Amino acid sequence: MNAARPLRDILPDGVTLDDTLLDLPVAGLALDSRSVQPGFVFAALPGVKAHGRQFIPMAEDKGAAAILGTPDTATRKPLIAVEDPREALAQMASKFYPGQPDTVAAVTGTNGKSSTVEFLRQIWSRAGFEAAALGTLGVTLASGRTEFGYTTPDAIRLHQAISELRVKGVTHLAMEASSHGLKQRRMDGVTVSLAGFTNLTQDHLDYHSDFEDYFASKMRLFDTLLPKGGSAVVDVDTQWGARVAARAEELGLEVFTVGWAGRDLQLKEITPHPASQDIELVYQGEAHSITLPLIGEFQAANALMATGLAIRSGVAPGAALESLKHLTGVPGRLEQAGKTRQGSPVLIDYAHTPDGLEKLLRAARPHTQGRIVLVFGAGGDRDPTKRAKMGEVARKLADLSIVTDDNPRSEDPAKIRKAILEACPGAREIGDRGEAIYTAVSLLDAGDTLLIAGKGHETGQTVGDEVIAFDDGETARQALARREGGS
Ligand SMILES: CC(=O)N[C@H]1[C@@H](OP(=O)(O)OP(=O)(O)OC[C@H]2O[C@@H](n3ccc(=O)[nH]c3=O)[C@H](O)[C@@H]2O)O[C@H](CO)[C@@H](O)[C@@H]1O[C@H](C)C(=O)N[C@@H](C)C(=O)N[C@H](CCC(=O)O)C(=O)O
Ligand SMILES: Nc1ncnc2c1ncn2[C@@H]1O[C@H](COP(=O)(O)OP(=O)(O)OP(=O)(O)O)[C@@H](O)[C@H]1O
Ligand SMILES: N[C@H](CCC[C@H](N)C(=O)O)C(=O)O
Ligand SMILES: [Mg+2]
Repeated sequence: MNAARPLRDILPDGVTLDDTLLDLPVAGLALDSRSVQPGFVFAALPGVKAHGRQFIPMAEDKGAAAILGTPDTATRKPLIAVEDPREALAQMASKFYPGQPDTVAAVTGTNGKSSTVEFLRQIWSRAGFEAAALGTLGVTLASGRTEFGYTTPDAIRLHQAISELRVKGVTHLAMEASSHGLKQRRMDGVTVSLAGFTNLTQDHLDYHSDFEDYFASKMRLFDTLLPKGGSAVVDVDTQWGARVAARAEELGLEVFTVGWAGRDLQLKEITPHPASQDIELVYQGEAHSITLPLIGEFQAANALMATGLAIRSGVAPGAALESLKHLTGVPGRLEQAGKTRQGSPVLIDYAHTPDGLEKLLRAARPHTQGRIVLVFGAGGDRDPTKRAKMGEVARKLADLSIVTDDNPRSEDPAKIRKAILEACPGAREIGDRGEAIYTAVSLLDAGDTLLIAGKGHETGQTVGDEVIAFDDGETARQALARREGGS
């Protein structure tokens, strides 16, 4: 645990307190009453299911030194009264856990964030910087990876992690900014110097009231967190990207656009090969040809976004482009688990949205002489309106689909599968994910490709409150071994 700090050192900007309270020692911060320890400040935050206010008595009983909340908060302890407790908590966390890498690039968008931050980490490492990536995959350093289960963790865990990276000597951090994280102010207090926008398509409409709210949450990265003069790297191949770029110009940001419509880094041609793709691109009027050792147009888009961020952070353009030839794939993103004896690949991917699934199926098509076999499902307690849309994509673009379970959480998995199957009536239904994978592997003929989508790097299946150990890659390898061993 960190050493206690006087309250005066970590007060949010503009907050005044009675002089007698300024030296109150603060041993830690908590936004969940269950994590409060003696001497902690407990932040009472409004949530989706509850209001943290309800848990103030528990926090007090556990020895909270003070409560952070709105001015009307009732408490027996000293109150740090603020209008926006989430923003104040992020500021306090950044002061309690001081120190950040000098360069922080934050990437937002519906799909492609994890891939982009990992590619950027690799480009920076190659350029000689101590670099880290932080997001859905946890914290990735050259030495390895530790997970924390969120794309953008809460302000306390995030600032603690960032501060630890600084202590470890990390100078360059590429982090994911999820829409939940941005809306809930989890990363306010992070000194962002570069921001990236990949795309915006359907997801999370369970949490955001509508698309505009989803978009506005993403835009906080550009209009609130990135200071004027900071660099905004935007993929402008979608109408939302064009909107982000226009708004970023108005905000006085340094705008760098990438993609087929990119002004600064423009894709000209992509030629797919079995395990790579040749990319023709133009950077500031100069043509470059690069062989990217990864398949799928979406991976080229993410690699370009990472290149744009690297260039804007000061990496020499030639070096940034050169390092694309050496990129290694991201765990669980178009990752090959193995092949059948006849050469049919089994690929693990994290597509969990209609657009992700469409991009995945289109990426696999040029590499497939036979059929594309797809195993997928949709998460419980997540945007229910994406289920039928994912089914529709599978119906249109896969040759054989097996609908299975993907973290049903508190929902009835059969209902989730039904919603998908209504849009792809020809699909098979096998709820047990392991059985679905074994069946799919057994069905492969020469020339086919098997795509197992939705869980990527995940190592558990969440059913109710229980997380059952499960790994798509491992299961696929076992299924391949059984098939080839004839057992
Ligand atoms: C919808 C959502 O974002 N929920 C997150 C949010 O919960 P919430 O603020 O709505 O909390 P709540 O349950 O209503 O409770 C209100 C307050 O009371 C507190 N509480 C609650 C119970 C208690 O006993 N004591 C107590 O103090 C809670 O800590 C909270 O501060 O804040 C909690 C504390 O940090 C998170 O654990 C919780 O994540 C839930 C479990 C979750 O599933 N989140 C996912 C959707 C998420 O955040 N995903 C994004 C995006 C993923 C992506 O697209 O990449 C991510 O960044 O990971
Ligand atoms: N640029 C892109 N455009 C569309 N789909 C993409 C793109 N990049 C990745 N995908 C699809 O989305 C999946 C998830 O990719 P990635 O993990 O990089 O995204 P993410 O934004 O981090 O997702 P999450 O919101 O879960 O953190 C990939 O496995 C792929 O199927
Ligand atoms: N960050 C995304 C990941 C979804 C992955 C999929 N396996 C699921 O559980 O829906 C989310 O939490 O919505
Ligand atoms: Mg991610």
